[in-house]
Amino acid sequence: MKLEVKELACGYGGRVQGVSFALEAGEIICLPGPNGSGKTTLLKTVLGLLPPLGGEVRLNGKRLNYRARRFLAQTMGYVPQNHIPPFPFRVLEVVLMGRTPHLSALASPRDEDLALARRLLRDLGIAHLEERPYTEVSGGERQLVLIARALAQCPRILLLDEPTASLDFGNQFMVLQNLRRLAASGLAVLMTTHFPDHALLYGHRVLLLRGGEVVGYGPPGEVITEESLARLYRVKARIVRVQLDGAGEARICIPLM
Ligand SMILES: Nc1ncnc2c1ncn2[C@@H]1O[C@H](COP(=O)(O)OP(=O)(O)OP(=O)(O)O)[C@@H](O)[C@H]1O
Repeated sequence: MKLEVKELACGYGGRVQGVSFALEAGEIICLPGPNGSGKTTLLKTVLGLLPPLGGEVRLNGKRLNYRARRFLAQTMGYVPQNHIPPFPFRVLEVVLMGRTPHLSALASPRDEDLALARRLLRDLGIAHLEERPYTEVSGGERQLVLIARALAQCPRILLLDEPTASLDFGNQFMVLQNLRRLAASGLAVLMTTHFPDHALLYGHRVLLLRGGEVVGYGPPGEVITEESLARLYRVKARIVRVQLDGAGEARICIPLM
């Protein structure tokens, strides 16, 4: 499985230009960038929710056919940044909606669909919310429900828009560890993030966007540097290496006052 984005132009008034990258099974690509740099626009265009203005998106070498909605829904999952719940569906029902592309028209979810939805709720630590109306859970809990719904699709590619933005410290780590585990079993992940540390710790590659243009693409340690953080966010930061007990070393980013 390989998703290739070539010279993509998109957005409102063509703000996003010349974006190229390739995402393969098993990889996590992190997409940091300042507010308004075009991250959500890029994800929505790759998903076919916004029309591309130029360039192309290829899956396994073939141009992606955005009219094949069922195939797309079986292949690509999406966790949006904001979701305004229209109806007070139960949390379990929202997760089961992720099974729709795998069911025939008008069919009800089967026992195995229910078992999968419940397992995902357990994996994400929100099994106790199963019966709660989706409109009456917290922002972070809703984010976890949306992740469960996207995973219920059993996609081969998962696009997430700031998946850890509303999560507490423990749940951020839990979600990122889950994504790492899923990637290790073959899922391809593209996620936007406002946390350079998350890109340093979890990304196989990083795509940096600024003002709709790619200003860096490659291994996290090469792309996320003190210089690029200063250029991108106008923040002086130090990147330090931390020795992990028996698990090599990690780099983290500390803003300087
Ligand atoms: N519906 C819209 N209509 C017109 N312009 C829009 C719309 N949505 C976003 N934009 C503009 O497109 C540009 C990119 O927005 P986008 O949401 O992709 O940024 P982002 O990098 O995801 O930002 P953030 O980090 O704040 O979520 C911004 O200048 C934004 O104002």
